[in-house]
Amino acid sequence: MAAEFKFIRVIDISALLEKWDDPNMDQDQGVAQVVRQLDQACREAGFFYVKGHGIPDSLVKEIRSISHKFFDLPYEEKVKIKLSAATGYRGYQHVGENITKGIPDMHEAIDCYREVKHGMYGTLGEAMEGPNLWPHDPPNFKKLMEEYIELCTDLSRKIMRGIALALGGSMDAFEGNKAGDPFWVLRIIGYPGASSAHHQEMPKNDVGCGAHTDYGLLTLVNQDDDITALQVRNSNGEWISAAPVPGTFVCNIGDMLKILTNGLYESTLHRVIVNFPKYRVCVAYFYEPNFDAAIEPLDVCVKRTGGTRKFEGAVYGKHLVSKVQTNFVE
Ligand SMILES: N=C(N)NCCCC[C@H](N)C(=O)O
Ligand SMILES: O=C(O)CCC(=O)C(=O)O
Ligand SMILES: [Fe+2]
Repeated sequence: MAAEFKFIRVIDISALLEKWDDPNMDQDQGVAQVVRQLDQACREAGFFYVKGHGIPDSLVKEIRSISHKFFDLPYEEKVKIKLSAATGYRGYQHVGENITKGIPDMHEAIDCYREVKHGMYGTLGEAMEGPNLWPHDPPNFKKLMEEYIELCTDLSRKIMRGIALALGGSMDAFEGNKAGDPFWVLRIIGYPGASSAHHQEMPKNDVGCGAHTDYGLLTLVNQDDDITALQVRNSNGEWISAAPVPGTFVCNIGDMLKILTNGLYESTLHRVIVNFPKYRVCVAYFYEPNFDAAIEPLDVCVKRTGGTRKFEGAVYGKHLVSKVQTNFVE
């Protein structure tokens, strides 16, 4: 259970990024400090902000502004790239189509995943097969998002190295058959403002996204910088706001990292509340294990948590497919 934290720490990871590929990085003072801060934040909250992440601010902002432009288009235009089981759960979903714990979420979104070629993961992968569906309007959307995905993948791999060191094991604990070929997800999400009139036909509530945990390893949240809507639950059951901090990403831990760490780190419950009149955009990048990765507690973490394995193993792709198949109404 996440501790009784009252705020979410900001961690400057520039020292880690400078040395991430140095085999002696663990002996560097700057790296050691980042690693300590990551460990503390992962234990107490499962959430932290990263600054000094190296992704140009201009791109981070452009990603949000082009997303606003897409969501501003009429429904007929957006639904041209409609998500369904037949598209491998890739594409556009309208407000209220995504369901969390039985309640429709008041958001619309485009979901994209690392591509799965036919037969690549056998029957397990079939549900996710297909190319991503990109809108033609705004022009440049696909190119910009793909550039962003590449930078987020690089950045996440480096942060995961820091987390590997924090756990006291080998620095490449999350590479190779664990997450050497990460099955990333990008969700481009739009939350209509609380009083918005253009979805009158929808069931109305203030749940932008219901309480959930993320599925994989690490999430990078790029949110509009003028609205506070994301909330994180502490062990006391209080909801702590993850207010936007310009120049940072909100980072959080997913279910697979909880298993790998034998519960030393937890995937913390969070939700999005819509109580502001303005439209909000969030682009969430999820760094996940290999689709076919067998995930189980790392030996070093079992030792550190009393010697008993607390979780059954999981296959990441199975976990993901079970989630996406229950996320949408028919
Ligand atoms: N790929 C990730 N992590 N997506 C998070 C979406 C959370 C809401 C979803 N309806 C659910 O209930 O999980
Ligand atoms: O909108 C946000 O700030 C977070 C969205 C989220 O938690 C998710 O998509 O998993
Ligand atoms: Fe989430």
